[in-house]
Amino acid sequence: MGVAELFPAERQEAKPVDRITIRRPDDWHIHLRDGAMLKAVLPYTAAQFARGIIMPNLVPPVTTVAAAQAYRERILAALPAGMDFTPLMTCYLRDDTDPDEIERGFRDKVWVAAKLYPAGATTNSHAGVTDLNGIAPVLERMERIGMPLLIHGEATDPEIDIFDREAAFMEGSLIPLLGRHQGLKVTVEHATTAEILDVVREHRSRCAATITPHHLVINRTHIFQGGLRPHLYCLPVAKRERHRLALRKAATSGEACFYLGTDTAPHVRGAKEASCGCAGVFCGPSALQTYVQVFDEEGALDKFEAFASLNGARFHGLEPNPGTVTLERRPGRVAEAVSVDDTAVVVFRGEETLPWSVA
Ligand SMILES: NC(=O)N[C@@H](CC(=O)O)C(=O)O
Ligand SMILES: [Zn+2]
Ligand SMILES: [Zn+2]
Repeated sequence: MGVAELFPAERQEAKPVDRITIRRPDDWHIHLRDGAMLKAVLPYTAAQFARGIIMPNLVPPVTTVAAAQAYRERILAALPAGMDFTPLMTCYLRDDTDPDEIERGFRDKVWVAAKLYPAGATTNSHAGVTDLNGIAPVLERMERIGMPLLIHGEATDPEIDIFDREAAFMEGSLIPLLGRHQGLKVTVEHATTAEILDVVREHRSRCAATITPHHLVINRTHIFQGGLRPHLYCLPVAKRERHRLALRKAATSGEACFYLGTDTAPHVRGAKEASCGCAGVFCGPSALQTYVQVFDEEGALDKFEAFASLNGARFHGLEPNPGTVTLERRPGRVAEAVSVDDTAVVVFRGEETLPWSVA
């Protein structure tokens, strides 16, 4: 007699869960831009998330306490009446960042973290850091005051194959940095490789990774499916299928070191559909629908709240949000594109009918 006959109840098909209610989630990686773009995209993020880390890669970047305060005010002014969203600001690190300015903004609760863009690694990163050793005094200060470092983890040497840049950064910069600054809290943003997930796990007492919705559903082949798909191009670029599977496993594992960060990164249509198109996927409007679909497909809906609403808050020393959001298995569409001035930003999965909707 097999196990199945001994335990007949286990053979019954579990009734699929069609609704899930979780604490209101947060998005720990957002590009809101500024001006008309900010006004156009903010409502989509505020509709899904209670709080969010606002990335500082404006032109010029947000490098001072005063600039972060002013940007936060512009975000709050752009928030439609009746919506509630708390922007958590960040400081863009440069070679000449002053440790005292970093500490002042953190103590005054203007910013909650600093963002490391290796110079040239991604959109608006040219003013970023050219030499990690050069900012050791800043990192030592952050370590001392408990301020997290958020990292775009890609090597910048143009000779390095674009699909290897996260791995090269991991070996050449991230692992040494974690060794040099053993108390520094570090988030690896938009993780895209299996190997970096293991490095995060090894340092999980003070290291975490955000995982985007798009990296959970596309691999590098999708970018070329039937022709070049510029709206699927972002940095770090999507990798091979085995990496996508590792990301799905990590996100849905319930491990506290993995949490939600969409990297929603709007660029107007003309900047994406171009001979030299910008990197960034505008996934804000379909983010929760995509994440919950992945958790459902992986049989891990019970782990969704930890990923979306608890792990990130814990890493940043914040309470989870009051209030809840409900998602349901109901086919639905999100906007295909969002208008900005006389053009638009194309929405990730905006042309699809999604199996899950926000109730
Ligand atoms: N992810 C992207 O491809 N682009 C982001 C920058 C970033 O997060 O690296 C952007 O600001 O457009
Ligand atoms: Zn990035
Ligand atoms: Zn980003």
